[in-house]
Amino acid sequence: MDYAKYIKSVMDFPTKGINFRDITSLLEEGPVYRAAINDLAAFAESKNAEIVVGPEARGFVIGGPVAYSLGIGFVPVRKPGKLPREVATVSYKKEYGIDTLCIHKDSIKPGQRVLVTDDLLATGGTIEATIQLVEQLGGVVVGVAFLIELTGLGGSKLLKDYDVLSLINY
Ligand SMILES: O=P(O)(O)OC[C@H]1O[C@H](OP(=O)(O)OP(=O)(O)O)[C@H](O)[C@@H]1O
Ligand SMILES: Nc1ncnc2[nH]cnc12
Repeated sequence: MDYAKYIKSVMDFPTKGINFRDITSLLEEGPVYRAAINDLAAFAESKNAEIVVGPEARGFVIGGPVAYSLGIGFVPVRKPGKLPREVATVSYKKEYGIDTLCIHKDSIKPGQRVLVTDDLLATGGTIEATIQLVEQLGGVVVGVAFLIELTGLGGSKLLKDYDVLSLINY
């Protein structure tokens, strides 16, 4: 399926110079959303993933349905102050300043096979931090899956040691 034709591109959002790739127009098309989830789920299944991990917020829109379709669990990675139990944290560099992400410490079992997923790979900071959290807990990242990969921003270099699937490349 030609998923790219369902993505709307919005220049200068959220700041000047950014070409924002808006996934909401794809999500609005039920059969297209379902086909994309099915493709990502088939990849996860081919890696024998036992659990799915996705970062707030758009990673939930992808990771939740992938986990549901395979009948496996979903683990949210969230900003500080959102998860109620004991968390592991990692700080990572964004374009401006530092951000932090958290995961429940008991959410992944050592050796568990994990699919990490998000809507979009840009510089890779978010997904790298998410992978670090999974690995801190002893999880084994068996695949990393995106709807969209923005090539040329360096994200894929950070993922060279992992099996990566991206349904759309810009
Ligand atoms: O590869 P990177 O440079 O880290 O960028 C990619 C991240 O940026 C977006 O999330 P954003 O931080 O805008 O948050 P949101 O999902 O809550 O909209 C997107 O959903 C990815 O998670
Ligand atoms: N260009 C972009 N479009 C949509 N989401 C993004 N997150 C980081 N860069 C993005």
